[in-house]
Amino acid sequence: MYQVNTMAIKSYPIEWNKIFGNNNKLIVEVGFGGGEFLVNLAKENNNYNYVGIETSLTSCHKIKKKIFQDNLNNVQIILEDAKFALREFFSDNSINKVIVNFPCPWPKSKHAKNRLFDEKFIDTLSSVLEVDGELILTTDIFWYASAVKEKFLNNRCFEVKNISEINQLPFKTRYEKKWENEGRKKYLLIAQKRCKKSIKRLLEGDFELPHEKIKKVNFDKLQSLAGFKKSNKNKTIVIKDTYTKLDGSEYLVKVFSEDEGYIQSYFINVIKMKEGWLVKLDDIAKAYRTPAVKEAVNTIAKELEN
Ligand SMILES: C[S@@+](CC[C@H](N)C(=O)[O-])C[C@H]1O[C@@H](n2cnc3c(N)ncnc32)[C@H](O)[C@@H]1O
Repeated sequence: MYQVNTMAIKSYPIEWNKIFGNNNKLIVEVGFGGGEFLVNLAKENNNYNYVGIETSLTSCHKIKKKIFQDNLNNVQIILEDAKFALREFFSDNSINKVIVNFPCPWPKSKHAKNRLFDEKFIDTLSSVLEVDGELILTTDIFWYASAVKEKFLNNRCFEVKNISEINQLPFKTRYEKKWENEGRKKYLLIAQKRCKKSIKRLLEGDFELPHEKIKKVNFDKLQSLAGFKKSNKNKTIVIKDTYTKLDGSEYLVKVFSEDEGYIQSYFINVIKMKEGWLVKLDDIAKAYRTPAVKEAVNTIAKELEN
């Protein structure tokens, strides 16, 4: 995570009141792009806390500058896929509003899997929003708003208001200006949460570094680990390569793993100890300790000991 004061994070979901140092209500913007909407909203309402989630590092750098220049202490930024971040970093019933302005509609059916609003994301919203909390979507594409509305109705946890045409947002976004220049209409969809729901999260809330102790290492297996693949319903593990320290006391295994569509890449260490070997997630690995990461450590340990 680029972002929040990580030293203050002791477990997941994050205790945002501790990060902000108050109990103000939480508003999240997903895909803030240029950051103008989030920054202006935060400037005008300092009795709310704001979290922006973006996958673009450039956008995160840009907004960080604005936050610094305006000396805002009620905004935090997360560089992450919102489908993962919203579910893993926010508790049940903790967010007052989630705002999504002009998301990419991914119109081609072969790209539909990239769309933000899928059943799982809406399920996440049904958990993390407060009861009566709102999802607010603006878009220039009517069919997209209709498709999202349908998904909220199918979820049964939301009261969905009619899609309405709007003139402009309180603070213009980059994409709003772009579509305005092309003369496009703008639509607003509001879904209000009406139930209480809890969802299963990948991160277990502990920070323990996944590790296994083994008595011996099968070096032939170690040399041929690259290309190893293991897959089951929710998890996939792929070993890309192995690297050796010259004196043979330590090995690095490069791993890609996937939990329910969330992909991470990291190293696992195999280190010679006084007695036996230690297999563990590399200290500097930024990987979240998801089930697939824990299974990768466990699998490598088992493979090498045989
Ligand atoms: C079309 S732009 C809109 C930007 C801004 N809201 C505006 O109105 O100008 C969509 C933004 O969403 C971000 N994005 C796309 N998928 C995302 C995801 N899964 N999680 C977080 N951000 C995402 C993109 O990086 C991009 O900045």
